[in-house]
Amino acid sequence: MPPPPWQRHEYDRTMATTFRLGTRGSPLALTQAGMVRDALIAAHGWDDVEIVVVRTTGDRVQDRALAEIGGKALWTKELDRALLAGEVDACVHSMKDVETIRPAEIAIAAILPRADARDRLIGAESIEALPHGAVLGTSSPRRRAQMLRRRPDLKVVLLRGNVDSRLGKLAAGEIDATLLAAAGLERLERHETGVPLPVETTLPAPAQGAVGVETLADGPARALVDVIDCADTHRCIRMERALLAALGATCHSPVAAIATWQGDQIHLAAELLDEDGTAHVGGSTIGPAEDALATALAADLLERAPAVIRQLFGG
Ligand SMILES: NCc1[nH]cc(CCC(=O)O)c1CC(=O)O
Repeated sequence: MPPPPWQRHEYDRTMATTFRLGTRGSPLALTQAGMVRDALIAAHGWDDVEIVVVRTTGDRVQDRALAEIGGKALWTKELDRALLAGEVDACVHSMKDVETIRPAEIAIAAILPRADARDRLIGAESIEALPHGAVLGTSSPRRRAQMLRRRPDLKVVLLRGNVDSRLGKLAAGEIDATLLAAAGLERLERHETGVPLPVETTLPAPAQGAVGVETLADGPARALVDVIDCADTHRCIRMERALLAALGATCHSPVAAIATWQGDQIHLAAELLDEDGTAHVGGSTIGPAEDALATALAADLLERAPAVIRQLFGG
């Protein structure tokens, strides 16, 4: 029998204890947890990593808009609890689902290299090709606003559930089109599903395409996980999250942003919209990869934003 966590003073992988990785149970979450497991095994030469499925409130409640029941904490709270209780050593997240403000005891220990950050449109060859009044299913305020901005005739309806069930509703004719992250589709081996929308016209969600691993800020797991960190991706995600923090954005705020490296500098582009995409403010900046770059862009955007947008942000 391995010693219980509170008796373990340090990790020794020659012991019988296996590193435990907490994750949600959706097919995408399990695939992402598998990526992290494989990276840890390769980096440390471990025999195995245990994957522990934790059911979150967000997984249980499928029928109401996220806005009605609370923010991104729905997806993280149960995983946080398991981490803080010592039931798991680390938790795997889609970084775009992780709230901007995290408990002080928890740290983002690693972020895997970013995949394709774009959205893919499923159901038509292009946004322009959607029939007049087509029904678009999405539960993302950003996607809703971006699409309505370009196609005010679309009827946007709430669409939740995992990737497969969303695609199932499309196949069943409940909706005409939807948008999904290219990263998720590719991880689920759906390479042929949908057409990618260029970042230049459809800016993705902050942190889209990035898988992160959280550990206790002070525990021994942090250094073990840090070994698989992609520093370049981590910096980009940090910039995008710094922007969200400076905007006072929540998961209900229609906001898009992406940071990319240009040489040794960061290019950060962002846009804010109102709920129906009638108001819009966008901008970009380039400079050193420091939070101040994001903070300055946030201030600039909020200053130029019309009141209808500014009221959606708390910053
Ligand atoms: N909010 C759900 C969610 N969180 C992360 C992804 C995709 C994977 C990623 O962005 O890394 C998705 C599904 C989607 O938006 O299509």
